[in-house]
Amino acid sequence: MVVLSKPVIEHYSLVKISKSQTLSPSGTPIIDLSKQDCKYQLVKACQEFGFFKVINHGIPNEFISKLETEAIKFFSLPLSEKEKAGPASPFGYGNKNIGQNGDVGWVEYLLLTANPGLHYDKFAAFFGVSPENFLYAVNSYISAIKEMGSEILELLADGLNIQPRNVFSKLVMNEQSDSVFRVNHYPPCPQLGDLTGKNLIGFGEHTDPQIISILRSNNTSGLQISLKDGSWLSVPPDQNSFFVIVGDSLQVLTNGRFKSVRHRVLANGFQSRISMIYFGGPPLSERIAPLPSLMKGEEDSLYKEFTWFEYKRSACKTRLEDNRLGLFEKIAAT
Ligand SMILES: C=C1C[C@]23C[C@@]1(O)CC[C@H]2[C@@]12CC[C@H](O)[C@@](C)(C(=O)O1)[C@H]2[C@@H]3C(=O)O
Ligand SMILES: O=C(O)CCC(=O)C(=O)O
Ligand SMILES: [Fe+2]
Repeated sequence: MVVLSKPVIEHYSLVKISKSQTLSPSGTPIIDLSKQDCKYQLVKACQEFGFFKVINHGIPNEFISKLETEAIKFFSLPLSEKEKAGPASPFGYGNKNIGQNGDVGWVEYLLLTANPGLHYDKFAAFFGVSPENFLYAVNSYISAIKEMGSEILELLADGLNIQPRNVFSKLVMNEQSDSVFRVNHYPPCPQLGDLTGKNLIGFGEHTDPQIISILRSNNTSGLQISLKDGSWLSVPPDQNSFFVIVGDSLQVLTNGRFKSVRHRVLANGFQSRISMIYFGGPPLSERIAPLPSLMKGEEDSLYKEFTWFEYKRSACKTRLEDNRLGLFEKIAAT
């Protein structure tokens, strides 16, 4: 771990933590995927929070721990070695800088295409001589998570009572799907101990642009979601479960019934946080518009027409906290 001298953290956003509360176990949307009727709870969670936790998911622990071990090995390398896999433009190793528009956070990460087979040469070049272990762990993990994501999307279609049940899942299962995978490492920031009541932004507030994001972290806290009243809710970490985040594209596909949730990560004073997130996106050419089967009576689309390529191109020009979807709303957001 690199120990930083005092002035360094002044470059990062500090936030007051007083306005946040902890997601109580009873209030948490926890979905048991092994239960027959979970489809209705899934729909409710996507409508009310745009966020839920999944238990009894059936993902073998070996996929998870293997990847976590490989990730820890990678982030433990000297900075000069890790930087050989950078910069993240967009794929590769990134440190503190997020995206291309000046966002910074107390985080280092690997951002990868979720279709490594398609870009093996470029991907392999990040890791010098032996990317195999890491690649194998990433590929096995992504395949398993993609299946789970697809199952969740099919249950959502069932819960909404729309056909065919793969209407959402086919978008992320398509060979051309533009899905992304990210491993984040938030090193502990010991200086936080000196700043009573303040916290450092690890990953600034934002919504995820894709359809669905599936997040798994170690047992270090930090993730917060924004509630309708603008307050922040701390999500207790749970290394045995997955957290699912509704993305902007799913909000549009459901004509605003499901909400893409704003979320952020606060850095921790003492413990490292490692998170792995699969962002399931559609093919670039896919038209993103409310599903006709969901539109009732005279219901109009809340959004202008766009393809995923157009949305992504526009999103890449935005800052993390921007309301990216606002640019595509028919009635401008206030
Ligand atoms: C500031 C940015 C980083 C981001 C691209 C963007 O211009 C706006 C969206 C950001 C985000 C958030 C969710 C994912 O972590 C991500 C990979 C994505 O698809 O959209 C990041 C982008 C990134 O880190 O490049
Ligand atoms: O690292 C996390 O826990 C969440 C990060 C995140 O929201 C993202 O990478 O889009
Ligand atoms: Fe996110």
